[in-house]
Amino acid sequence: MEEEEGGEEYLFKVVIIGDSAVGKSNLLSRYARNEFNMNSKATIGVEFQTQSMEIDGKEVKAQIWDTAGQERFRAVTSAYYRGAIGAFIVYDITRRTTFDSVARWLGELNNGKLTTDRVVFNRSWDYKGLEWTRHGISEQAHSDTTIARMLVGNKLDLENIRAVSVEEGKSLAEEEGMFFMETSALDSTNVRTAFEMVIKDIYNNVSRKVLNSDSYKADVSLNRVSLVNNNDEGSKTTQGKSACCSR
Ligand SMILES: Nc1nc2c(ncn2[C@@H]2O[C@H](COP(=O)(O)OP(=O)(O)OP(=O)(O)O)[C@@H](O)[C@H]2O)c(=O)[nH]1
Repeated sequence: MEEEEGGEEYLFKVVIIGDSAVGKSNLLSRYARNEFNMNSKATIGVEFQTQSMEIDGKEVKAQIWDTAGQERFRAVTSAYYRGAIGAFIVYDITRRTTFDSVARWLGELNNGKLTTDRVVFNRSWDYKGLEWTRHGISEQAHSDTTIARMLVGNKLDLENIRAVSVEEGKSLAEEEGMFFMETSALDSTNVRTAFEMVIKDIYNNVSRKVLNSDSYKADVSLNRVSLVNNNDEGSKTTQGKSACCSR
């Protein structure tokens, strides 16, 4: 693939999932706008923010999708996993039920349910107006097993009423081959670190592979490299690492 002068750009779609009220929207608003809302309303459907960072002199954009945790909105939001190359699975360290749900959220990422949703999505929706379709991502199917994943225990500022230990979070992440981090959207602890770790990991994997593989689609006409995960090989690199925990 040829790189046009000064124009290489990467666009990754990343999703944030987890039970309702674990702090997904606030993690994103803290990262993207340094904002926190104590009275934030439940997300309906999906929202996304695009964040840019420079890695190796390249502009790397992460389009981060915040999906609703509430069951009643899930039929809509599951379609939005399509094209994702990274995922944050968030629980609330003060509510054990949200930790127990992690397995279910992982199941959604792993069991191919999304493939079915994508077909429905393609038939019933027209997203031509959205930016990511212009980058060609909508045309790409992907294998969900290749997604770079981080398990996030949020609300670390409420440690005094913690219901899930650090060790439990770490060990689940290790079992599943995910990164692990505890965060606080309220006081900002580890929020930037968590997002940047996943984005850098995706970039490292993709930039190593993109020159040698058909797995990633280059849209050279737009002077961009738009990347989606499209085979199973990535799982070896993104899911095989040991869990990472920092406080
Ligand atoms: N103490 C504390 N509260 C938080 C933190 N993050 C979010 N909250 C609060 O938790 C509640 C839910 O936060 P949201 O960000 O809306 O949660 P969500 O996961 O996006 O919820 P859904 O949209 O329903 O899926 C709000 O009252 C937030 O202010 C945190 O790190 N610490």
